[in-house]
Amino acid sequence: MKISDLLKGLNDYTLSGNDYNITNINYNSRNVTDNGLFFCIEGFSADGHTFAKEAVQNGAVALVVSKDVDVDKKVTIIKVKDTRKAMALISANFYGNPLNSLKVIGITGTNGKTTSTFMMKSILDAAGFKTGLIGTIFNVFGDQMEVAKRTTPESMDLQRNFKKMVDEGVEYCIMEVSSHSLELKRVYGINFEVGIFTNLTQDHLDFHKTMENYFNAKLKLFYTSKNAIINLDDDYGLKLVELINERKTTYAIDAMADVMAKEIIISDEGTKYKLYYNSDEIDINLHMPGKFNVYNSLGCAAAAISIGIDLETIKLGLENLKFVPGRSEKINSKRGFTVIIDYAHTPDGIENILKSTREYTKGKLIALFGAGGDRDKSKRPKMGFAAGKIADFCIITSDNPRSEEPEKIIEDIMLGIYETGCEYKVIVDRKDAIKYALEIAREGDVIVIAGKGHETYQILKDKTIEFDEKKIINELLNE
Ligand SMILES: CC(=O)N[C@H]1[C@@H](OP(=O)(O)OP(=O)(O)OC[C@H]2O[C@@H](n3ccc(=O)[nH]c3=O)[C@H](O)[C@@H]2O)O[C@H](CO)[C@@H](O)[C@@H]1O[C@H](C)C(=O)N[C@@H](C)C(=O)N[C@H](CCC(=O)O)C(=O)O
Ligand SMILES: Nc1ncnc2c1ncn2[C@@H]1O[C@H](COP(=O)(O)OP(=O)(O)OP(=O)(O)O)[C@@H](O)[C@H]1O
Ligand SMILES: N[C@H](CCC[C@H](N)C(=O)O)C(=O)O
Ligand SMILES: [Mg+2]
Repeated sequence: MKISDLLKGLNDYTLSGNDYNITNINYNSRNVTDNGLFFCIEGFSADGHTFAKEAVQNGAVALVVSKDVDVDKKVTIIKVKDTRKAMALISANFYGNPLNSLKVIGITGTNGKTTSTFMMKSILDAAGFKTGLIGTIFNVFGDQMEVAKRTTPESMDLQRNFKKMVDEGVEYCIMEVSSHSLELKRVYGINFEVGIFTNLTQDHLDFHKTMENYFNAKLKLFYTSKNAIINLDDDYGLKLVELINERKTTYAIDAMADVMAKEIIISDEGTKYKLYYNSDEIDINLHMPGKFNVYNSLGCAAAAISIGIDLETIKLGLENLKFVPGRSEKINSKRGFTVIIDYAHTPDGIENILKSTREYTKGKLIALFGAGGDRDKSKRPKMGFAAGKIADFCIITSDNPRSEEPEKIIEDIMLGIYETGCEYKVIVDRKDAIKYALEIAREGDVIVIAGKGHETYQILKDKTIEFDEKKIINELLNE
């Protein structure tokens, strides 16, 4: 594609050089090939401008920059203020503007995005649409799928994924929109058919610094959504509803909202409730336990209603979904206790999964978790406090320590545990910790193993090792 065609819709740029025909675009110099265009991104750990020469050596004939670079005069230079924004727009052009023929439903919030995308997909599938999915666990392109590297991909990768979906005949893409992606313009230029807000509680303050910044990042999704779906039982949902002028549909259990749930019954098998919308009502039987899953399903029901799907189909879609990998996943032991694998990795997530499990725990409730390294440090004692308040016994271990000392992360969590006076044991090695939990559990007990859910690896300082929690638990239970 000609450079002039790639730049359509882009404002505020200066151009010097030939109108080359571009065959590949990239933001990583190492992946550029002949006749390529390279985006120089000023990042957090590196500055893409320093790789301009390498990109040219690898075949780049055009560079998108925000500052001057010293390269061969034959290279076309497109200078912009913000190379991340430019990358989003140029990528859409390069992949043939796939969103002209694909509708996108974006889901944001601290917790519940992955779960909600699965629920939303199931409803749209039940309504007969061909669907695609982008999120933490995997990306689905109609009948194909791939394991995901990130919750919300870089804009260029995202546009390529949209193109794949269009090629597969997908009509609706349901995607998780992380706060990082909103802040780093990975979703810049996308007009969402529907935006769903699940909730906002503490996470990612390493990146956003304050809850206000975190909220403002999330808010961006709703300025570009045709329909905004808002949880009115969440404090930030109440703020959001005041700020948004687009079409809104609200949902809640406690507050008065457009879509509501009443008569909620939670068991270890799932959750039953009555969904109310206008003068209609319908019984819903979710296969996933927890009040938070009632919220996730209400958000999706409200979104489905906003695009004209009827309540019977919504019920069918929600009830078709049997489970989400690594979210409230249950393993029964022959010794009469239950193990729950869950992805809770925030104070609110931990509180929710433990509260909901408490409702059906006959014996002791044992919580096993750690916290990710190189992530929000201030959430760690709060996670400890949340768990210590609810569980009968806590086992504190490692999550993905990344570049940090595992013992240091555990110390941070312990500050919260001490405050609660809950009984605990620290076992740094996660597999040993799981083994210990299975040894001490008795009939009627429930062990909640939180934080890593579907992940099949553990990121240590010097290496990433295979760590498939479900496999490990099953092996230990059969030993
Ligand atoms: C904070 C953040 O999101 N950072 C991401 C971002 O980094 P960055 O823009 O700062 O890039 P950088 O690594 O400094 O490099 C700058 C540029 O130089 C380029 N480069 C670098 C080396 C080289 O040899 N050649 C070269 O061209 C890089 O490709 C990049 O374009 O862009 C990089 C390239 O795409 C990502 O790898 C990196 O994700 C890091 C690893 C990350 O962990 N991100 C997490 C926090 C994240 O995004 N999480 C959210 C989920 C949150 C949730 O679910 O709640 C997500 O959406 O996944
Ligand atoms: N609506 C909710 N409110 C609070 N906690 C929830 C909610 N839904 C799920 N959770 C808890 O949070 C965990 C993560 O859920 P899920 O993976 O759906 O969230 P996510 O927003 O996609 O997370 P991530 O930001 O890591 O992608 C679950 O395992 C559960 O413990
Ligand atoms: N999307 C979240 C996932 C956290 C999962 C947990 N296992 C960890 O590694 O901290 C993050 O990147 O912060
Ligand atoms: Mg997710």
